[in-house]
Amino acid sequence: MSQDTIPWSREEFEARLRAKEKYYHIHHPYHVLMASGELNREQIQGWVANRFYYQITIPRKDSAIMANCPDRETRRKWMQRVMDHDGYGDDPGGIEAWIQLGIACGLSREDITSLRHVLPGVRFAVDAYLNFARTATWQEAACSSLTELFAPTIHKQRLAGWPDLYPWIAADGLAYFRKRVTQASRDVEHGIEITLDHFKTREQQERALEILQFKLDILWSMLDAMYLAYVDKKPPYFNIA
Ligand SMILES: O=C(O)c1cc(C(=O)O)c2c(n1)C(=O)C(=O)c1cc(C(=O)O)[nH]c1-2
Repeated sequence: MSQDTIPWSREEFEARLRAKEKYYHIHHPYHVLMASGELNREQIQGWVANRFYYQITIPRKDSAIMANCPDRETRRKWMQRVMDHDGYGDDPGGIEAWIQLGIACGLSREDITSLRHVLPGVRFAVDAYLNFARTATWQEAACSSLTELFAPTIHKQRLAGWPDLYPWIAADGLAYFRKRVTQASRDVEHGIEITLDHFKTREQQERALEILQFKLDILWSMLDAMYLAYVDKKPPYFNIA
């Protein structure tokens, strides 16, 4: 066997997945501005309104994964993700918490839920995630959720920074981020287990890295669209009279 066809050990494979952090959207210029307090009110509102489209797509994406998964034990665990976002019983869930974040930033519920601020580039990127989950195998789709490996850090960064950087945002609006720190860590334990168990050959392991990169591309492209619209002030058709 030549060197590049020998499968990586479980540890090496996991380390290579984790090394993808270097492409996480925490490093995108839009996010860097956000984390240093340099976004204005309209730019924060634009981000929250656009990200709402991601938030409402996540439980559809997770339901698509379950629809493709014949393994009951996996579905029993995966179901929690849908409930986290849609809510269950007395818990209004993450989508409602995101709306509360938007309201805390000065948007109305209707501004957010109408999707009128969602940029085409953000819509296309998010739709690509949903379409991937619908058509890929459930293990590949599970692997694509692994950007969540890097999410607790980004949520904690906002929780630590926003109260001082953006004092005009009501503090109770940040509840979504607080909840996600533990939810994302739990999700990722399951996602990584599926990935390490399923992608065994070197070719499959390399495929897993490509899938993770595809998901990183989605998150990065969403912020590219927002940067062009809200920082460069060149939203679609800006130059058309
Ligand atoms: O705010 C963020 O930066 C961020 C990133 C990600 C991610 O890395 O995909 C998720 C979330 N938040 C999030 O809140 C969330 O519920 C979530 C679910 C998933 C997924 O792929 O299943 N990613 C993310």
